[in-house]
Amino acid sequence: MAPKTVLITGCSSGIGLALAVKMARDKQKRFKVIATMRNLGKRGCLEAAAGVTLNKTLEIRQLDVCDERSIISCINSIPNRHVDILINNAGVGMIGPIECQTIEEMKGVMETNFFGVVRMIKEVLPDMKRRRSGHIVVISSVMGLQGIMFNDIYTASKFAVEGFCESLVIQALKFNIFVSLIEPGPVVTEFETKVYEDAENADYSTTDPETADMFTNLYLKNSKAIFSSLGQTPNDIAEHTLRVISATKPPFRHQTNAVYTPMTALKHADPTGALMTDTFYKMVFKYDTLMHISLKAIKVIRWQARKMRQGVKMLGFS
Ligand SMILES: NC(=O)C1=CN([C@@H]2O[C@H](COP(=O)(O)OP(=O)(O)OC[C@H]3O[C@@H](n4cnc5c(N)ncnc54)[C@H](OP(=O)(O)O)[C@@H]3O)[C@@H](O)[C@H]2O)C=CC1
Ligand SMILES: CC1=C(/C=C/C(C)=C/C=C/C(C)=C/C=O)C(C)(C)CCC1
Repeated sequence: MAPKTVLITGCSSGIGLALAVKMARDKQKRFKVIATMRNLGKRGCLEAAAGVTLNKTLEIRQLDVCDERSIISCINSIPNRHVDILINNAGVGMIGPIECQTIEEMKGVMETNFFGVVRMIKEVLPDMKRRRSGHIVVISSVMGLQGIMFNDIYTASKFAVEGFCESLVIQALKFNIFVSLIEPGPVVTEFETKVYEDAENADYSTTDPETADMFTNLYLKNSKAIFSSLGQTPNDIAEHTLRVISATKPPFRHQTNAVYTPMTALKHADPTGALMTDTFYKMVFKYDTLMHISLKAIKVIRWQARKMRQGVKMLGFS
């Protein structure tokens, strides 16, 4: 069978980079990967990770999801504009009190995370419909299902993506086009570094001292602990995504971190929202210390499990 053409956005780092390389290295050579990034000056890491697959099963092209012309020119450069699988991965984070964020900055997040996805899908959908085949994958987030404090705009952008795809999926199915949302919890990538860097440079004088203190001493502290104990790797997300792509009947939604599933189920268990708000309120303001102890315990258990797996590998049992 001819390899499927896969176009991935945002491949200069993190999940996009890991996914592009994993697919390009597929043992059965099922994919031809068009790994795109907005700034080709950042191609070094991807080139190094791609190794021998570079310019064989993996090609690097310029594409900015906020620039329609760059999208059109990239798609037009593909023979017959034939994209079998589109993976919308490019995205940016934003954390902090909304009083400290400008409307322009908020629009920037929506431009990339929501309209970026819309622009990409608008460009490939007519060709996929004509061919009556295709798969559109979106790297959404658990925050596409559940809001997390101080992530108001980022959460809104991922909710927008989820609503858009939930509406599109039925029409697309009639054309034999699958739509899949991948919903990771925290993943250790530059995403985390960038949001913390922005948080460090932000001006908190535009909010009240209580909110500023809540953000820095409650949210940031907990968020860092959560990333270091529950955070997945870009490779974990690439593996999950590959499983979704390889399925005969790909799921519409796929969460990558089972720890977050109960958290996203709270609102469905109680449509008034009381169960969800009470649980989060208590987790943040009442059981903060307990949560910290549990996170530390999880970190130790995961570290021990990793060591054991390494030991088993070294002894040649796997
Ligand atoms: N890390 C996490 O905890 C989680 C991340 N996600 C989602 O995963 C996706 C990938 O993020 P992740 O790998 O973690 O983060 P990274 O910051 O490592 O990667 C983000 C990628 O998106 C690119 N990008 C940003 N803006 C644009 C644009 N306008 N056009 C094209 N590319 C752009 C970045 O390029 P450049 O280098 O030029 O900035 C970079 O390649 C995002 O959609 C994010 O929302 C979901 C759940 C959790
Ligand atoms: C679960 C939880 C928290 C934080 C979760 C975080 C930080 C999740 C990050 C997810 C990411 C980064 C998704 C990206 O798309 C709080 C509010 C600290 C306390 C209450 C419970």
